Amino acid sequence: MTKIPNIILVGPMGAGKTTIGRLISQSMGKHFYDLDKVIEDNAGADIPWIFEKEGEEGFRKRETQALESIVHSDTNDLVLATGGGVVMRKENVDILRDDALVVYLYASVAQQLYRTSKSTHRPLLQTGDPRATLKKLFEVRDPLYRDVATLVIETDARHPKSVANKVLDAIKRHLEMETSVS
Ligand SMILES: Nc1ncnc2c1ncn2[C@@H]1O[C@H](COP(=O)(O)OP(=O)(O)OP(=O)(O)O)[C@@H](O)[C@H]1O
Ligand SMILES: O=C(O)C1=C[C@@H](O)[C@@H](O)[C@H](O)C1
Ligand SMILES: [Mg+2]
Repeated sequence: MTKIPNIILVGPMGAGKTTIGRLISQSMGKHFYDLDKVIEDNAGADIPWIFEKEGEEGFRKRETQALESIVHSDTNDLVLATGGGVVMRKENVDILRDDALVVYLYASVAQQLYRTSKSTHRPLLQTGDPRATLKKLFEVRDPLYRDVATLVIETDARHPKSVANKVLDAIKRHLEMETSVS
């Protein structure tokens, strides 16, 4: 039987990486990690505090350290929900590509805005015009998500459970296809 690799979810803020990651880890019997949560636990402080005290650069350093430690400590047994900006550093992208199945959860800017509007936990969106910020980030990052991901799953107009099932089906089909050609 094919061993199911580590599953790593990428995508913009509000795509549902944390929500869907937790659901699919339960179905797959894998450990669930949320990169933002690991960064916060390691720092003993929340993301807004890290941005305020250390700037985005400080946060990105912590993000790379946390990513390295998670991926290298748990071989083939994890589902990892990343933060929206993980693709902004080449060294992170190299880690993501190393022996994991990367899934891009796509959400339109309108959905990203709707889903992130109830929280003040994302420092990059504490601007006068979060829609414009999300749009700008999306223009830069969408090609990077597509480049690193093997599977792309559309999440607009779908309930989280239905997105999770779609991700699980796509992973299953992908692994079956890989087995049949090897
Ligand atoms: N498919 C969906 N349909 C409707 N709401 C959703 C869906 N997926 C997630 N949500 C909701 O959107 C909000 C943001 O989801 P979540 O925190 O999982 O996003 P994220 O991709 O992890 O964002 P971030 O990059 O900021 O960590 C949550 O309130 C969640 O319940
Ligand atoms: O899109 C981003 O750059 C971010 C997304 C969040 O998940 C956090 O990682 C942080 O707020 C930065
Ligand atoms: Mg998240």
